[in-house]
Amino acid sequence: MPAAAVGLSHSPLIGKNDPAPEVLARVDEAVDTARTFIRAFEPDLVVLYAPDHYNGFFYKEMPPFCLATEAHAVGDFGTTAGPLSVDTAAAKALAQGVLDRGVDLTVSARMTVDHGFAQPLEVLFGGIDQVPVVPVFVNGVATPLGPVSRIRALGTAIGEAAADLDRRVLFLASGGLSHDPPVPVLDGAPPRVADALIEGHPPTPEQRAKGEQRVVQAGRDYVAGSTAMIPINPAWDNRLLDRLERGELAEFDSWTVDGMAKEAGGSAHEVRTWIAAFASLAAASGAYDMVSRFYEAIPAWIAGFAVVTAQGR
Ligand SMILES: O=C(O)/C=C/c1cccc(O)c1O
Ligand SMILES: [Fe+2]
Repeated sequence: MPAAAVGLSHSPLIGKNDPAPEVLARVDEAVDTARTFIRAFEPDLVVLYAPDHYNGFFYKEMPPFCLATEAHAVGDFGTTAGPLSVDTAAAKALAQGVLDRGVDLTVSARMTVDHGFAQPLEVLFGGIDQVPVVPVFVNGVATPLGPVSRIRALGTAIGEAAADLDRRVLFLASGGLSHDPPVPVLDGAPPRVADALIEGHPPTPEQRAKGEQRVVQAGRDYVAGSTAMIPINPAWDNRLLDRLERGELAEFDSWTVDGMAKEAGGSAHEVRTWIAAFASLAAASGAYDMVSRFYEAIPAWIAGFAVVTAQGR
C-alpha cells in the first residue's frame, strides 16, 4: 500500500515569539520540503497523531489514546476554530481494525482538539478542513502514562488496518521533541487548577488570553536564560531521530516515562505521536526510507523542533 509519514513539531509560540530570521528561514525551508514531499505523494487520507493540552481531554476521563470519527478545533493560540474534515467512514474502519487487533482503542464521535491538531493541518495543507483526516489523540502531557510499547502497538495496529483501506495514506505526527513548557500538572495543583484539569471548564476569552500570554512569557524567559524549565536536549532529540531513521522502533520500548521526563522535559512525551506514526508507516509498508530530516533547538518556541519526511518502500 502506498504510505508515507511526516513528523512536524508544533509550537503555539510560532508567530508570537519567533527566533532570529535565519532560524525562521531554515524552518521555512524544511517545511517547504515537507509540503513538496506531500504534494508529490498525493495522499488521499491523512492519519494525524497529535496530543492535547487540556483543551479536549481532561482527568475526568483521560484515555492514553483516542481516535475521532468527528472533531472540532477550539481555536487556541490563533489557530482556526471549527470542524476538521474528518473522513468518518475511514475513521470507523480504522477503529474497528485496531480493536480487531486487540488494542483497546477509545473512540470519540465528537473530539475537541487544539493547536496540536490544527497547526500541522494549517501549516502543511492550508487549513483544518482541506484534506480527509483521521485524528488520533495520543496523550503526551497528562501523567500517569503507560509504556511506550503500547503506543508502538497502537501505531502498528493502525498501520495494518490502514493497509486494508486501499488508500494513499500519510501518517502525520505533531509534537515537539524535548521540551518542558509550563503545561499545568495535576499532582500538587491548587484546588481551582485541579478542578479545571479534571472537569475541563471552557475558559472565558479573557482566561484563555491570560493562559496563552503566560506561555509566550515562558518562551521569552527561556530565551533570556531565566527559567526553571528542563532545557531542550538536542542529543536526546537526535537519538530519537536516529532511531526513527534506522527503523529501530522496538528500541523505544525500553524508554521509560520517568527517564524521558528527566532527560527531555515534561512534554517530551509528545514524541509518542512520532513513534506511533512511524510504527504505522512500518506496518503499512514493511520498510521505509527517511527522505528529509531537519532539527533545530528553538528556545523561543520552547521546542526541540524537527521536520521529517519518510516514504514507504
Ligand atoms: O500551553 C500549551 O497549551 C502548550 C504549550 C507548548 C509550548 C511549546 C511547545 C509545545 O508543544 C506546547 O504544547
Ligand atoms: Fe505541545
